[in-house]
Amino acid sequence: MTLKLGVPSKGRLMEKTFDWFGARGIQLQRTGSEREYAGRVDGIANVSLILLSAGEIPRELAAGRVHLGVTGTDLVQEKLAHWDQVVEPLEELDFGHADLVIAVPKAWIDVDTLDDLDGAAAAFRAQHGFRMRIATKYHRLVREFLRTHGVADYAIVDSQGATEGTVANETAELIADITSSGETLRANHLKILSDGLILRSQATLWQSRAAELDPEDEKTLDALRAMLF
Ligand SMILES: Nc1ncnc2c1ncn2[C@@H]1O[C@H](COP(=O)(O)OP(=O)(O)OP(=O)(O)O)[C@@H](O)[C@H]1O
Ligand SMILES: O=P(O)(O)OC[C@H]1O[C@H](OP(=O)(O)OP(=O)(O)O)[C@H](O)[C@@H]1O
Repeated sequence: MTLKLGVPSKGRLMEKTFDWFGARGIQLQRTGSEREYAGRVDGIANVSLILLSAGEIPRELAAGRVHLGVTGTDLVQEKLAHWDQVVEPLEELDFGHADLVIAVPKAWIDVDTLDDLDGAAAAFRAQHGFRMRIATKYHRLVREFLRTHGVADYAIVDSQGATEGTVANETAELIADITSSGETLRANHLKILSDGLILRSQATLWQSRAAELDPEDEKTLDALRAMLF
């Protein structure tokens, strides 16, 4: 058997993951044509590279189809109920830093906290006859966070990208999304609630608790750990 390592197939996360492993003597690379999702691993035997969407890596880890995987804390906690029972964080990689936050229009000058939002939500429903809409792809994390903080009068609207644009487009009143430099929020005239930080995320190397390891895989994992940590 080979030890399967799931890595994001494109973009910043893929490049930084390749750099991180490369700095520790393990070369990961995409092979074949620019559009082919095939890869190879040099510097250690019996490890295979599985290129996947960052958002699918949590599910593959939980199902045991990859033994190790790199993806953000946000995606693991969003996609996996009881994530700590199915995956184990091995190492935070110190890149892919992003905060998952609740942001409202800057023009809402009386809304700066979750408490203010709760009040505004009740007033909004009374005035419009429907619940205030929050655009996000982080349904689970947003619901949990708002439940914990006593905000109930809202509806989630699914948004898988360009979430900050939904307010101007009038498909949502506020958003929950990740922010890094804050530029996208600023450009879309949104402000973060002062107590609206849901989660601090970064790219992390995870081990599946579900994937089976034969004795040879155990040896490969020991060799890998010795090189990485
Ligand atoms: N601007 C950013 N700065 C830092 N990290 C980010 C940024 N945007 C996204 N991330 C992180 O990168 C990871 C992947 O994000 P996202 O799901 O948006 O990627 P994607 O390229 O759209 O992936 P997919 O292939 O699943 O569509 C997440 O863990 C996220 O927190
Ligand atoms: O705070 P900033 O530095 O502006 O970064 C935050 C933005 O980066 C991500 O979007 P991405 O570019 O991955 O596109 P997406 O909207 O398709 O997810 C994220 O969804 C935010 O929109």
